[in-house]
Parts: sequence; structure tokens; C-alpha cells
Amino acid sequence: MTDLPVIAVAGAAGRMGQMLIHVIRDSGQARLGGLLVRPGHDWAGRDPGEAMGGSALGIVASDDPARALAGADAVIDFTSPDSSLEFAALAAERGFVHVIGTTGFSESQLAGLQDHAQRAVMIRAGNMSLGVNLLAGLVQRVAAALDEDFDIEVIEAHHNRKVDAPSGTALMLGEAAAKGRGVPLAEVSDRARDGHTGARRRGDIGFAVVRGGDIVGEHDVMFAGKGERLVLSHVATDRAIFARGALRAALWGLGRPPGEYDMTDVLGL
Ligand SMILES: NC(=O)C1=CN([C@@H]2O[C@H](COP(=O)(O)OP(=O)(O)OC[C@H]3O[C@@H](n4cnc5c(N)ncnc54)[C@H](OP(=O)(O)O)[C@@H]3O)[C@@H](O)[C@H]2O)C=CC1
Ligand SMILES: O=C(O)C1=N[C@H](C(=O)O)C[C@H](O)C1
Repeated sequence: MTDLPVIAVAGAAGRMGQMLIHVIRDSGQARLGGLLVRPGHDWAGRDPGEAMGGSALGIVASDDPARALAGADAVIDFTSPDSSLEFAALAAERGFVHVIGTTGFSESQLAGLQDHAQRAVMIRAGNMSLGVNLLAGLVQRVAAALDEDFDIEVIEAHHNRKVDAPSGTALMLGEAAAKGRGVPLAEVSDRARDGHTGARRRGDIGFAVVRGGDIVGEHDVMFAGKGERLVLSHVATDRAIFARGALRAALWGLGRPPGEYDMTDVLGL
């Protein structure tokens, strides 16, 4: 028990944080370490087991990153872009493996993460599930096989509490499609359609966003041609798929050289 790696959870009170607590505890592969919550959160200074509807965890949550993450071999972080950047700096200083599931980073925040990853193992993916990472490979292959007579559209749907759009997964799938086509996504991405937009530009990769209810995460990549459409889809029905992927990433990262990795590295895809 004691020689199991210690994994801390940043954003422990969130939807993914609570799922991670269950998945890590039940895994038998790691020991749940610190639980970091947002400054001033009412879990700070308390064992959150009962608040989660179960028995005590034997761990007191903290809103102090230095304290909550002390002694962790790896930290799994599903929080917000600003917070993940802060924890990446701490990972670079302390040397823990940093698994980042957070989405919605700006280009300058991504550059900041890249900088910190020179000094620690950072594994980041807009989607930690096996299915979506396999889907990205398929999207790349199909995009490479079909020419621009096929319009590519990425359609995503999520719950009504999601704060970023398009989703990290949609952007990942858009990147895969652009890679298949051999073009930078930034040059062909069409993310804003409203009003008199004019006709679709040939070769663009479009994004459409749905928000509602408790949808866990659904993604379609449509290749729309003349007389036929090909649609590749992934539907998540349980957040445990992301948490299991993140735990697998944390364990994979232990002992690796510093650098930025993603789930294709972890899954060997
Ligand atoms: N890569 C993947 O596979 C997946 C990625 N995600 C991404 O993960 C992120 C979180 O998603 P989700 O769990 O649904 O969101 P939630 O809002 O439910 O959880 C985020 C948690 O982080 C907390 N938090 C924010 N800032 C800090 C901080 N500085 N220190 C400690 N805790 C902090 C929030 O606290 P409070 O609410 O009190 O502010 C909240 O409890 C999103 O970016 C989402 O897109 C989600 C699922 C899968
Ligand atoms: O916020 C979410 O919930 C999810 N976020 C990720 C994303 O932005 O793609 C992954 C998953 O779809 C759930």
C-alpha cells in the first residue's frame, strides 16, 4: 500500500475532481494524496467524504496548492486555464508529473505551459478517453483520403455548465482533420457563423456547438460531399472514461524525462 504512487487532485470539488477521487481510490494502482480546492471553498480544511455522499476519505482538502500538492508524485488537474498554468509552474519547481485535462487555453497560455514542460513531465489532452483518441486517428486518415469536395464539420454537444467553446475535444478533432489535409488548422478554421456569412469557403473546417442539460460530451466529425456524407462519432455517457484515462496518464508519466506529452503517447497510438 505505502509504495503505491501518490496522486493529488486539483479541482477536487468539481465534476471531474469528484470522479477522479472515486477512480483513484478504487484503482488499487495509486494512493489518493492531496485534494486541492479553489481558495475559500467550503471543503477547505474538511474531509469531503461526507459532502460527496459517502464516508470519510481520511484526507483533509486544502485551498493552498503548496500544501495540498506536497508529497504528490503526480497531480491530476481538471480546473481552469489560469489555475492549470499556476500548477504547471509548481510542477516545474517540484518535479511532480502534471496531468492536465483542463481545456480552453489561449495561445499565450499554451506557450506558457510549453515553457514549464521543459522542467517537468506534463501530459495534456483535450480528451483523456481511449475512444476519442482513437477517433482522432480515424479522422486524420479519412481527411487525408478525401479531397476538398468533402466539407469537414465538427459538431459537439455538452452540458449547460461548460464554460469554453468549441470544446477541447472538438479542437483536437479539428487539428486531426487539418493534419490529414496537410494544412494548419488556424488557416481553415471557421468558428463563428452568424448573420449573412456568405457561402462556405472550400477547404474550411467548421465548428458547431450545442449546450444543454447534462450531456457528458458528444462529438461528430462530418465529411459532407455531393450525394453522400460520412460521419464519425463519439458519445461519452460517463465521466469515468476521462478519469480513467487521466489516471493511466499519471502512472505512465512517472519516471519519464521532462517534456510535453499527450494521450497518443500514453496509449501508444
Ligand atoms: N480532457 C478531458 O478529458 C476532459 C476535460 N474536461 C475539462 O476539465 C475542466 C474542468 O471540468 P469540470 O470538472 O466539468 O468543471 P468543474 O467546474 O465542475 O470543476 C472545476 C473545479 O476546479 C476548481 N478550481 C478552479 N480554480 C481552482 C484553483 N485555483 N484551485 C483549485 N481548484 C480550482 C473549481 O472550483 P469552483 O467551482 O469552486 O470555482 C471546480 O471545483 C474543464 O476545462 C473541462 O473542459 C472535462 C472533462 C474531460
Ligand atoms: O467540459 C466537459 O465536460 C468536457 N470537456 C472536454 C472538452 O472540452 O472537450 C472533454 C469532454 O468532452 C467533457
